[in-house]
Amino acid sequence: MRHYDLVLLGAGSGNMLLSEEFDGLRIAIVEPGRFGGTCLNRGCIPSKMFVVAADAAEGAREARRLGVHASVSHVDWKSVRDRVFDRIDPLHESAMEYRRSQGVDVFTEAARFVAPKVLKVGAERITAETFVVAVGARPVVPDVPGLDTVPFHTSDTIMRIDDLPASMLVLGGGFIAAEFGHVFASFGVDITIVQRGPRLLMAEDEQVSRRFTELAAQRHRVLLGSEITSVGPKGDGVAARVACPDGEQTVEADMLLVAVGRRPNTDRLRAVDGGLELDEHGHIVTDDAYRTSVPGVWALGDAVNHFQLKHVANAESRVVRHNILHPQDVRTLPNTVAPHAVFTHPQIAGVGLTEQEARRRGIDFLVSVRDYAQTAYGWALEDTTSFVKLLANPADRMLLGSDIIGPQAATLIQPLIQAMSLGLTVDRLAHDVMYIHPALTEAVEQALLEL
Ligand SMILES: Cc1cc2nc3c(=O)[nH]c(=O)nc-3n(C[C@H](O)[C@H](O)[C@H](O)COP(=O)(O)OP(=O)(O)OC[C@H]3O[C@@H](n4cnc5c(N)ncnc54)[C@H](O)[C@@H]3O)c2cc1C
Ligand SMILES: NC(=O)c1ccc[n+]([C@@H]2O[C@H](COP(=O)([O-])OP(=O)(O)OC[C@H]3O[C@@H](n4cnc5c(N)ncnc54)[C@H](O)[C@@H]3O)[C@@H](O)[C@H]2O)c1
Repeated sequence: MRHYDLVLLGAGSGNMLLSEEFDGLRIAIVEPGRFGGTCLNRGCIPSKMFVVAADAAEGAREARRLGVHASVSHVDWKSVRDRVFDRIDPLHESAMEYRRSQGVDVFTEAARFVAPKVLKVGAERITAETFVVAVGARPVVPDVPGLDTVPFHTSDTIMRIDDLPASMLVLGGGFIAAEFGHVFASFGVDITIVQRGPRLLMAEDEQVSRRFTELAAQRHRVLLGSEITSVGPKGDGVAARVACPDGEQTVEADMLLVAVGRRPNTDRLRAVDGGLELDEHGHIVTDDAYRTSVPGVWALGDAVNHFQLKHVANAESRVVRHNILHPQDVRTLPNTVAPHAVFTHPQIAGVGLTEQEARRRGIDFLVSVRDYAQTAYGWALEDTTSFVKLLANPADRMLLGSDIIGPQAATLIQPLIQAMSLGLTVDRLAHDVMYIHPALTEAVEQALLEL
């Protein structure tokens, strides 16, 4: 049995935890997949590299409303794909070698707990003073009759396909459906989205989700309130029976993408055998300092939080690093200001409470909505569909939340995140700061002035 000072399970956000302050300790990393985890290899980074290419294609097509008549003659999928992965793929090997060169033991088989603070990795047993569990999550494969009889993709594989299909059926209407729907539609693929809920992106503010659903329905075939009841092979592709509100129909497509959420890898880790308490979704239960139910075992990232976002995992990794190094000065991370963005078309971003959450919780709020079209840059864009929505507490004038749908939403929201995190009132943010004229930030300024 090998014994370590520190064992990291998962080399996604877990690998980011190490710093020179740990030098001299006996450290091991267990990573059965690729260093960099989901975000680098099959998540945020490659998907956004595809989104940028998709935005370029869509931008060319949309330029005609400005009087610029461009067209997209051809998308060279293989060259887009290879540009993305030629950059990403070498990083795993170099990151692993870097850790080994620092004296860290790297295990490349999956770990599972056999007892509290005792791991089995391949044939080896490992113990440690301190464990950090950062094993992430994986795509959910729903129990759809016939799914095992057809080739289907998840976000793990869809970015590496060899050729663009003529048509794609997307099961699910969340982040991944919205982003990959945009990517593949921009590259000329005919998209059908089957979404169980009444709108796409149901977790967004309802006004945003409605607007996005209307816009998506102009680009894709969108079947709402619908479920695939069975699926089978049809030629090289699939034929799905879909139960829609107005009856059953068959949808045929060359390719099927399943995007109905992600579940934590804590089952495969046998986290329960390690004494770790899990919630009903399989996430590890921690306190705000990221301590688990077993002393000396910390946990972070998608295996722990329900946000399932990289910047949240990064922030948690920083807190856990600090807490391991400074047990007398433990920090916490209250996740009340965890922003998100959906890199679809148009972009969407949100932080804090939505109007519906505020109502549900009985929280008083002021609300303002400002269309991009009311700003000079919105005119320049000939924009008619984008807006900034703010919620503020009428008593202390602090922001409660913000939602943006439109170009640059993920960037425009940042000053509002800053204000919420640093405790600035909407009045200070509106009056004590200059907004560059005529940038799109004027939509944010105007929404603030309205509160
Ligand atoms: C298509 C897609 C796009 C995304 N885009 C964004 C985005 O734009 N912005 C954003 O903020 N987030 C995005 N995310 C989410 C983001 O990727 C995750 O929140 C983030 O990667 C979580 O980091 P993690 O370290 O918790 O898990 P991971 O990065 O998944 O790392 C976990 C690691 O643990 C390893 N592991 C699994 N089981 C074991 C085991 N038993 N023993 C040891 N190791 C194990 C895995 O191989 C993996 O490498 C996206 C996700 C997807 C799927
Ligand atoms: N930009 C980003 O930050 C980004 C991008 C991609 C993914 N992610 C992360 O990855 C996670 C997973 O993304 P996702 O899109 O798979 O999940 P999601 O939770 O965002 O959406 C899942 C969707 O599938 C629908 N659904 C579930 N079961 C269904 C069924 N049987 N039939 C039809 N519809 C069904 C749900 O109603 C929901 O709309 C996200 O929650 C997010 O945390 C983040």
